[in-house]
Amino acid sequence: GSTWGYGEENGPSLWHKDYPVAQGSRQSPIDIVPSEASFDPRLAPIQLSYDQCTSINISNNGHSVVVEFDDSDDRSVIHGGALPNPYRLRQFHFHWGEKGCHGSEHTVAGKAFVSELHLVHWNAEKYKTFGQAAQEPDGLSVLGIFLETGDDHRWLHKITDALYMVKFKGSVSDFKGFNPKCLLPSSLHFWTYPGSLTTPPLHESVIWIVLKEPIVVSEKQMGKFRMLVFNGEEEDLRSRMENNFRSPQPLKGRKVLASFK
Ligand SMILES: CN[C@@H]1CN(c2cccc(OC)c2)S(=O)(=O)c2sc(S(N)(=O)=O)cc21
Ligand SMILES: [Zn+2]
Repeated sequence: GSTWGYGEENGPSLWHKDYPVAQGSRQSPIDIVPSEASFDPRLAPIQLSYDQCTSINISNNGHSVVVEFDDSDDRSVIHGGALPNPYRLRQFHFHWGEKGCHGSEHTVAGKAFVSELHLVHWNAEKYKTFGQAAQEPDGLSVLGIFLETGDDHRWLHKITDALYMVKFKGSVSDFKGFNPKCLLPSSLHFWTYPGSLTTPPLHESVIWIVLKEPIVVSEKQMGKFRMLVFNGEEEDLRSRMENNFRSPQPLKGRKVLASFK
């Protein structure tokens, strides 16, 4: 089909036809091999100043469920790591598998997690708009957090309880007052490397920061993500939203840095 997706006809192995950068030199995700990452003592600790953050809405864009933020000023930013300056929070979304299977994008020494949360930030100090930043080599920074299954996550219900309102592609619902700080693990130890968007347009514009420690969510909570569908309400073909992940891409000589020994 004309638009990209995760199905047989329009999935990741075909994206290169419309987006040749899919075969570029800094594509994401990657398999992170801890023993080959270099500890860099110069990496500043990650700091998330999300306390004034303003979530606006939650929506289904036909690829994932997305929570968008007001990024008209520097109220919610990430800095530290290898970032040259603070980057503004724009949105967060998830990638996940089917029941009992894995669905993360990054893997750690070949191990995949049940899901992966991406907090997307952009370099508003250097670029005027998000769209412009998304095409520049230092334009975006995405914080990746792995999800593994176990007990209920005490705050994730704020998101999973809203998912029924955005079941279909194109649906949007108010979602104010959500601070994603509640989705962070206790340790902010991270790996960082230069990469890309993991979905078309696959721009090679992302400084990736992937946290080592996963957060724990329950299989029941993950099940609520799987009641979303890729299709719009008016479409006949119903397809459950799951396996919306790209697999690891070639490292092509890139170095992964670690903030911890
Ligand atoms: C559908 N793609 C997501 C939406 N975005 C998007 C939308 C329009 C244009 C554009 O580039 C010009 C980017 S985005 O930049 O917020 C991101 S980041 C990202 S991930 N998995 O690498 O973290 C997926 C998407
Ligand atoms: Zn993503």
